[in-house]
Amino acid sequence: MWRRVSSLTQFVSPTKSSSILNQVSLIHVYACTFLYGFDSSIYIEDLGIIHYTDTQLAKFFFFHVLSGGPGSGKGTQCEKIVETFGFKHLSAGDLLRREIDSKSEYGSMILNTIKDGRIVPSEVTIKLIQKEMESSDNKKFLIDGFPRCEENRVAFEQIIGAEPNIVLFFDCPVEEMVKRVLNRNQGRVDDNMDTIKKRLKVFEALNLPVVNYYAEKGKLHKICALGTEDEIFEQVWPVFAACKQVI
Ligand SMILES: Nc1ncnc2c1ncn2[C@@H]1O[C@H](COP(=O)(O)OP(=O)(O)O)[C@@H](O)[C@H]1O
Ligand SMILES: Nc1ccn([C@@H]2O[C@H](COP(=O)(O)OP(=O)(O)O)[C@@H](O)[C@H]2O)c(=O)n1
Ligand SMILES: [Mg+2]
Repeated sequence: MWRRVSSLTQFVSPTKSSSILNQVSLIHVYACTFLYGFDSSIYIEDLGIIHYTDTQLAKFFFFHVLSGGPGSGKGTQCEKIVETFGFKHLSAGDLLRREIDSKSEYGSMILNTIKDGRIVPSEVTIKLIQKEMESSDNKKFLIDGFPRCEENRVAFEQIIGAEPNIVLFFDCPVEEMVKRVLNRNQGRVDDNMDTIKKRLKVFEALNLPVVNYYAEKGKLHKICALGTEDEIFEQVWPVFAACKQVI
């Protein structure tokens, strides 16, 4: 069934999007929300160029979020998901590290925040994620390590205008996370005992409300993150396989 949308203004804020391309991109975000929230499909008459069925629309914009403590295996499982299901992987931490390397205006603030195990202001991280989403040909996104707190979550919804379709939470014992991070060997400034202690405190204080929020919405899939990488992927695979017909 088609849902008719008489005006674009209820979907696209002019301050957020000046070009038609940007508008189209934002519409996909909103349309996605409609697809899963209220209606089965959307017809946008103002532009006269978008006319999607459910499946086409879902192909255009669909995203999952992976959350879990430091070292719980998010990045590792993302690689497997990308290989098997063809998502575009967006790691918030990688985007922030790339921003440090590019010596941008926020670089030193981001570096100090990461070294100290704190969370970078949401607008900065969301801007990086948004840029990647808008410039990607692949509209199936895996967002890894975001949102890390309620403020991240609320700001993302306000700026992007949509919620993830599915959220995976990697549940891992603290000792295992510490062991993995200290053995990670990727030369990261935050992979040391001092920072990991701070990161775990931040995680314990801020993660639960986010997880509870998605659980109440029926979007949360808890994954036991103990075991081999393949054993963990055996739990992850069915979540993605179940929605394969729309992605
Ligand atoms: N199931 C697992 N068992 C043991 N080590 C793992 C497992 N999954 C990932 N690792 C290793 O643990 C470290 C942290 O994994 P990573 O995927 O970077 O976690 P995160 O992105 O959640 O911080 C990496 O060195 C990775 O190779
Ligand atoms: N949403 C996010 C994600 C990461 N970060 C920062 O980036 C650091 C590394 O994040 P990450 O996702 O790469 O870390 P792992 O969980 O992969 O170990 C975090 O400890 C935060 O300092 C953030 O501020 N906000
Ligand atoms: Mg990671």
